[in-house]
Amino acid sequence: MARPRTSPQPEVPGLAARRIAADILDGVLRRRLALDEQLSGRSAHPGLPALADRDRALMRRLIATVLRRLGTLRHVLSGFLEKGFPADAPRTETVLLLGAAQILWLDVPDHAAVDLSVRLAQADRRAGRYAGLVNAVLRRVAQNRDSFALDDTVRDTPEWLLKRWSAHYGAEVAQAIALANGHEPALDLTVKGDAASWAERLRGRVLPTGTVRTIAHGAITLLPGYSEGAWWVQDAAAALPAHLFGDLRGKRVADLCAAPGGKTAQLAHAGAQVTAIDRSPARVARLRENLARLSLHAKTEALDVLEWQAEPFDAVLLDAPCSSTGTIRRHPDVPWLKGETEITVLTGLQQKLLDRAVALTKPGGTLVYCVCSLEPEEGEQQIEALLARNPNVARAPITAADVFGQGDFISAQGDLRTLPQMLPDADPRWGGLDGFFAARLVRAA
Ligand SMILES: C[S@@+](CC[C@H](N)C(=O)[O-])C[C@H]1O[C@@H](n2cnc3c(N)ncnc32)[C@H](O)[C@@H]1O
Repeated sequence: MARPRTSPQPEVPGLAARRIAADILDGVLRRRLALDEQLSGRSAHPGLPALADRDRALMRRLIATVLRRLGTLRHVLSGFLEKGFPADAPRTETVLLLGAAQILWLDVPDHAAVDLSVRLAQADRRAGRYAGLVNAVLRRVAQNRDSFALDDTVRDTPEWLLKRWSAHYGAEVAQAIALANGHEPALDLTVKGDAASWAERLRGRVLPTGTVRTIAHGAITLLPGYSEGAWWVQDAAAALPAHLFGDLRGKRVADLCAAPGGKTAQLAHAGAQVTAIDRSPARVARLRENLARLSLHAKTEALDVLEWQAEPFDAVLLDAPCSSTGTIRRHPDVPWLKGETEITVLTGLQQKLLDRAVALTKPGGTLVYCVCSLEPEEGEQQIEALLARNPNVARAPITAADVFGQGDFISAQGDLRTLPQMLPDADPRWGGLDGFFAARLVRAA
């Protein structure tokens, strides 16, 4: 006999977005998986394709809010948990973080935030028995919302990072970095043509460095100019290193560690003959797609720079893999994924890549080394060590004129050092830029 057909129960609206947000947060916080990898590419969460655009936007907002305000959320929730977060059901903490984030910062009615959180807990084998606790704690968060010090975002930076920044930059600057990291950054674009007219079309502004900044929301691919390849997404600070070479027309330039290609595009657009290398085939594929959209040309290879042999170049750009602690505004998972060990490992790799980059620079040629890190071991100290071990390399100090008159971006040694609180604006949505380090070096003729 044919079985009666039963259609699956329709899921409660909004639950899928929260469940996927919880899975991805568990990935970051408990398995140290990078957010980007869980949101796109081969390791992306399998539930993403079924999410409607609105739910996808909500999911992203939930994840970003929890990661940006993690210290504050844990502090608030701990006040209502006598025995701390249940150690035998880690999902309970994730559910509570998501629920409290909705109550405190998202435009979600309290009853919906509580109800959906309880359902999320119930759906988990181990957290299910804490559904009552989730209900009780989140209700108390809602009742007491006016008593929390939510403006104190310094708590949202892990102590190990705050300590590092205080040691290198001083306590006041470290706190300013932490505060700046709490703000959602604007969308920065490097434009091929007239920046002022693109700023007008995108309802943005032209920054002193030439970057067009907008606070437009929604899919980037739908913004004017995307499909015709008029611009590419690139933080204002990330756009500076490629400007440090001066006139590149007709020069042979190697872009080492090039993908996804923001700087390759700048170099090609400046008229250089670019060879772009990156060891990740998937990222090189993205670089090629990006260049094709922009109608820009570069020779591209998926290779390990450490094994690559080539005729030395007039100019070399090494945008080395790093801890990325300068990009926390855009990648709020970074502080929770990285630690001292990663910084030590990366420092060793950067040193090898730098030596290789010097060998790939012609005598008399220019090498620009950069990292999107705030850590001195990956920036300032890396260059001091190179200068000490290789007498054939000298620093060519960067001046304000090289960076559009922004003298405060230049360190006493003549390197580029941007911090997230620079380029401030009365409205924080328009201010800030990534923390970047860059040094310009010349190889002895
Ligand atoms: C900071 S990202 C580069 C960003 C890129 N320059 C841009 O502007 O879009 C660092 C890149 O280094 C690549 N990488 C890491 N180690 C490498 C190596 N040994 N050889 C080549 N590429 C490497 C990574 O795959 C990653 O794409």
